[in-house]
Amino acid sequence: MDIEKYEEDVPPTRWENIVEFIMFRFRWLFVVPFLLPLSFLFNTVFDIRNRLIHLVNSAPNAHVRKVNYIQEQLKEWNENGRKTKLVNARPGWLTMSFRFPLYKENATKIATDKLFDILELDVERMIIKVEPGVTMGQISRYLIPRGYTLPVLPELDDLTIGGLINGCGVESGSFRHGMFQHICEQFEVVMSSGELRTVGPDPEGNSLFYAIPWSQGTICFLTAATIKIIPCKKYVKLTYKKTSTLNEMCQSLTTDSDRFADNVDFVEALQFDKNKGCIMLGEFSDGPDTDDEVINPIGRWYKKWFYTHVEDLINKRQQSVEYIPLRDYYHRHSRSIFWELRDIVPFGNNIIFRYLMGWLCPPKIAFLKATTPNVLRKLYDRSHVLQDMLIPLENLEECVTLFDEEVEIYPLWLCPFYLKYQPGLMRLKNATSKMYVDVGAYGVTTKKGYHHARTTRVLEKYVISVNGFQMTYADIYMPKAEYAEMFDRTLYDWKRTTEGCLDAFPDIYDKICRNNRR
Ligand SMILES: Cc1cc2nc3c(=O)[nH]c(=O)nc-3n(C[C@H](O)[C@H](O)[C@H](O)COP(=O)(O)OP(=O)(O)OC[C@H]3O[C@@H](n4cnc5c(N)ncnc54)[C@H](O)[C@@H]3O)c2cc1C
Ligand SMILES: NC(=O)C1=CN([C@@H]2O[C@H](COP(=O)(O)OP(=O)(O)OC[C@H]3O[C@@H](n4cnc5c(N)ncnc54)[C@H](OP(=O)(O)O)[C@@H]3O)[C@@H](O)[C@H]2O)C=CC1
Ligand SMILES: CC(C)=CCC[C@@H](C)[C@H]1CC[C@@]2(C)C3=C(CC[C@]12C)[C@@]1(C)CC[C@H](O)C(C)(C)[C@@H]1CC3
Repeated sequence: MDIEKYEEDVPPTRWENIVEFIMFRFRWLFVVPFLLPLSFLFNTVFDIRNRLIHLVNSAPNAHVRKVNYIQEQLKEWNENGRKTKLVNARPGWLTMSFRFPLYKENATKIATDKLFDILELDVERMIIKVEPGVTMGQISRYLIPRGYTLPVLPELDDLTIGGLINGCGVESGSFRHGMFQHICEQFEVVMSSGELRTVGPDPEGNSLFYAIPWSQGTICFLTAATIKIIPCKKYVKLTYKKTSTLNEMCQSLTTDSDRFADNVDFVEALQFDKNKGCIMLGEFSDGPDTDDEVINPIGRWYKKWFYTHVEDLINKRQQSVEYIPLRDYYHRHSRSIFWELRDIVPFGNNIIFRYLMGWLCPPKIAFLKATTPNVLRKLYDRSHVLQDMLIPLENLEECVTLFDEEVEIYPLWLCPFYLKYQPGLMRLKNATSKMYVDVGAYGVTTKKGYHHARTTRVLEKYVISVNGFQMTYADIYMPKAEYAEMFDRTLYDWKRTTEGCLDAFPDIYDKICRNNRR
C-alpha cells in the first residue's frame, strides 16, 4: 500500500471548506423530509413481503432455483474461459461500510444478493438455516416471538448473514459465544467450478469450513448458513455500572467478562471520556420481580438515544438496573446508528423531534450512503474515524490510551469476545483461546495532528504488535505483508490453491485495501 499518495492530500480551499460546512450542517434538510419517509416505506414493504413468504413457506423451493441460477452463471463463466474475477452482485451502496468497492467494476457479478429468505427453523436440533442476504433485523423479528434467538446477534438491523460470515461479526453475547463465525454449524457454498457443497467442522468434513470466515467471498459463494439458536426470554435485565477511571474500567470489564457466570448473558461497555465509562451486564429475564423495578422499552420512537440514556444514568447513579424488551436491547444502537446520527440529524435526540418524527427513524444506512455527496465524502475522508480494533482484553488500557492520544473520539465502544483457537484467518498465534475486546471508534475527530492514513497506520502497527486484528469493513492502510502478519493466511492460501480460487476470485487483500475502495 502506497501511503505516500495519501500523505500528499491537497488541503481544501476556503471555498471548499464553506461548501463542506454547509453540506455537513444542513444534510438533515434532505434526510428528514426525503430519506426518513423512504426508509420507513421500504422497511414496511419488505417486512410485509417477508411475512407473506413465511406464511406460504415458498422460500425453500425458491432457494433451489436461486442456487441453480448461481451455478448456471458459474457454468457460463467457466465455458467462457474463466477470464474475469468473480464477486458478489450486492451493490456497494447497500453494504455496511463507508466505502464503495472498486474491485467489482470489471468483475463478473454472481447473484448471491437474490438470496434473502429464512429457510428452516429446527427447534429439535436448535438451528436455523438462512440465506446469506437475511438481515439481523429480519432474524430478530422472526426468532424472538417464537422464543429463540441467535447467541450472537449484531445490533445494526441491516447487517447480513453473508457479510457477518465472510467478513466478521461481534456483539455483547460474544464474551460467551465468540464471534459470529463461532455460532455457525454449516455452510452451503458454491465453488467457482459450480459445484455445490455443504461444509461443517465435523471430522469427515473439510477444513474449508474454517477458511471461509473473514475471507470476503474470495474462496466460494455462500448460499446458506446453518446457525445455532438458543432459547430466550422476553426481557434483558440490564445492570449499568459506572466506572470512574480507565483502570477501573479495564479491571472490572476483565472480571465481568466471565463466560461461565450463570447470571450474565451480555457484556458491553461504553467509555465516555478518558476516565468515565459504563459497563452493562445483561441477563435474560421474564420481567421485573417487584413493582418498583423499571421496564424501559428503549426501542420506542420517543425514547432517548441509547448511548445518551446510558450517560444520563451514570451521571445520576453509580449503579442502576432496568428491564429492556429483548428486541429493543439487541437493536439498541440502531436508532442512533451508534452515535453517527448526531452529525447527520443534530436535533434527532430532541424530545419534540422524537415524539413527532422519531417513528420514522433511523434513516436506512444504504439510502444515506447512496446519497452522500462527494463534497461530504471528502470531509469524512479527512476527519471521520471508523475503526474497530480487536485486541486482547489484557491490553485494553494501553489501547484506549492510544486511541485517546490519536483520535479522541467518544463514546468508545468496548465489546469483549471470546476468541477460540481455530484454524483460519483469525488463528491465534500464542494462545489456545483468549478473551479479546473490540474497541470501536466512530465519529468526527478534531484531534490536532490527525491524518487518516498516518494515524490509521499508527493504530494498525499497535494492533499487530499485540496480536490483534482490524475489522475489514474499515479503511485499511497496512501493506500486504503486514496484513499477512495480522491474519494467518496459511489455511486460506492452501484452500485457494487446492480449490481453484486463484484465477477465480481476487486476493483478499485486494478487496480490503484502501486503494481498491472509493
Ligand atoms: C493450514 C494448512 C496448510 C497446509 N499447507 C500445505 C502445504 O504447504 N503443502 C501440502 O502439501 N499440504 C498442505 N496442507 C494440506 C494438508 O496437509 C492436507 O493434505 C489437506 O488438508 C488435505 O486436503 P483436503 O481438502 O482433501 O482435506 P481437508 O479438507 O483439508 O481435510 C482433511 C482432514 O483434516 C482435518 N483438518 C484439516 N485441516 C485441519 C486443521 N488445520 N486443524 C485440524 N484438522 C484439520 C479435516 O477436518 C479432515 O478431517 C495444508 C493444510 C492446512 C490446514
Ligand atoms: N457488530 C458487528 O459485528 C458489525 C460488523 N460490521 C461489518 O459489516 C460487514 C457486514 O456488512 P454487510 O453489508 O452485511 O456485508 P457486505 O456486503 O459488506 O459483505 C462483506 C464481505 O462479505 C462478502 N460476502 C457477502 N455475502 C457473501 C456471500 N453470500 N458469499 C460470499 N461472500 C459474501 C462480500 O463480498 P463482495 O466484496 O464480493 O461483495 C464482502 O467482501 C462485515 O464486514 C462486518 O464486519 C459492521 C457493523 C457492525
Ligand atoms: C463492530 C461494529 C459495532 C461496527 C459498527 C460500525 C458502524 C458504526 C458503521 C458501519 C457502516 C458505517 C460505516 C456507515 C456510517 C457510519 C458508521 C457505520 C454505521 C455512515 C452512516 C456515516 C455517514 C456517511 O455519509 C455514510 C452514510 C456514507 C455512512 C454509511 C456507513
